[in-house]
Amino acid sequence: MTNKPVSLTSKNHWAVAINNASNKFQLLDLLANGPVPPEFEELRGLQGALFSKLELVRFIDEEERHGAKTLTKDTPQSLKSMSTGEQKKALLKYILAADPDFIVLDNPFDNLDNESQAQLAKSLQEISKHTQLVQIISRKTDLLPFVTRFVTLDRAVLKTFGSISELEHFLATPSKPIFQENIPKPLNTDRFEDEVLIDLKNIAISYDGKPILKNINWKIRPGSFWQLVGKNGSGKTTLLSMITGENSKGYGQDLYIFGKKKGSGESIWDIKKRIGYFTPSMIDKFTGHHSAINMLISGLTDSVGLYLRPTEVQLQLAKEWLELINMWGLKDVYFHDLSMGQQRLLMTVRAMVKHPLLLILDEPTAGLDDKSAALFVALANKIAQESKTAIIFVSHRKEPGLRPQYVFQLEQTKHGSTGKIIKTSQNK
Ligand SMILES: Nc1ncnc2c1ncn2[C@@H]1O[C@H](COP(=O)(O)OP(=O)(O)OP(=O)(O)O)[C@@H](O)[C@H]1O
Repeated sequence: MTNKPVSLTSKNHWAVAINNASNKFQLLDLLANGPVPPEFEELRGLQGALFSKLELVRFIDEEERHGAKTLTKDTPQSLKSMSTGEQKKALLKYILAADPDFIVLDNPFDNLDNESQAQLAKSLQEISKHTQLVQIISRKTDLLPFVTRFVTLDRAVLKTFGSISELEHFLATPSKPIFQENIPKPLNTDRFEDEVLIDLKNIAISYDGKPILKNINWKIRPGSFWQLVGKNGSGKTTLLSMITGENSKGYGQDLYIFGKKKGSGESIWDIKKRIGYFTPSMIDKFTGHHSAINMLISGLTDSVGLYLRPTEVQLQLAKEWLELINMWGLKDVYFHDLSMGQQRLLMTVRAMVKHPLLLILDEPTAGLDDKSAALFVALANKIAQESKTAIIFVSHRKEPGLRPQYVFQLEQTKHGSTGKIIKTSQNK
């Protein structure tokens, strides 16, 4: 608990609107290590803390490499295995115990379901009475109601405004994102004749006696388009790890991946070859200097970056994909120098370039501004429409414009989450 008295005069709190071209990391560094930009004059010399996904990645890394259980000292469970909601709670508790003067909240509501978002908003309201807050936001619906200062970060330039309307304008969604061409065809076709790609029959999972999933029945047919939803901790990641064959708890269960029963001698490599997977945290793990085009082509060989000279056919295919996402002009730019939105579009296309039997997009829009999220959703819809690839799009948010045929909804019970299949209007 904080020792600070609740201030009688109300404190200033900032919202900083960012888009995918904003130099967010530089701003975070200035707020943490100085010199603090003039827009945040009041914070000079004060002690700040950072509430962000990046901090969580850092703590997970420290725990994995050095066994440092900083956020998890009260539980035997590892930070990595916790759900996002649990991780964020643990981080907030740790920050509050240190009693900082201000907290920088980097898109705090990302990856949280509605209930967890409401809980966090309530906690932040309380915290705002004694601690100044700087909220970095990409989506206007996230704005905390008690913010008093409105700032935009356009590349590296900060501007302060007297009202929220300029921020709304900065984050505004475009009319309709349009991709001109059809998605490029695959170089090879993976022939799969069965009617069902993935079949989960009465799957149940528990960890250390705690039931997570129960009676899960899910048939994924070739070419179907699914959205997977469920509250934080309902077991979405666990369920995906069954589908990708990575969870050893799949052995002995009635689980069929691309027609083969789990445990019947199938190789994890054969499964992975047929799945395209993208989740934003993958990007943080990529090191090295790879050009945009090489990153894309490496999706054909399942490597990171490219170590062999690409063939003419591969280059032509990469050109078509880059043109589709309006990035042909950026083909030689280093992956790490692309904006966040561009990196994600490229990684999605990289996961799709082989036209895998199954494409998994795990919370792909987290942290994107409204405009880029809309572009992303349009790309997912287009892939669903123009290819034979089945898609699972995992998202907490109702993604405006996303057009899945079915929603697989995990519903928590004390015996583990059960699954409900909802047909959408796209199915009629
Ligand atoms: N290896 C593990 N050991 C113990 N508990 C685990 C392990 N892996 C997952 N859990 C627990 O299983 C529950 C479901 O976690 P999971 O990550 O699958 O949920 P989720 O729906 O993906 O959550 P979120 O959306 O917040 O990421 C959580 O309570 C988590 O702590």
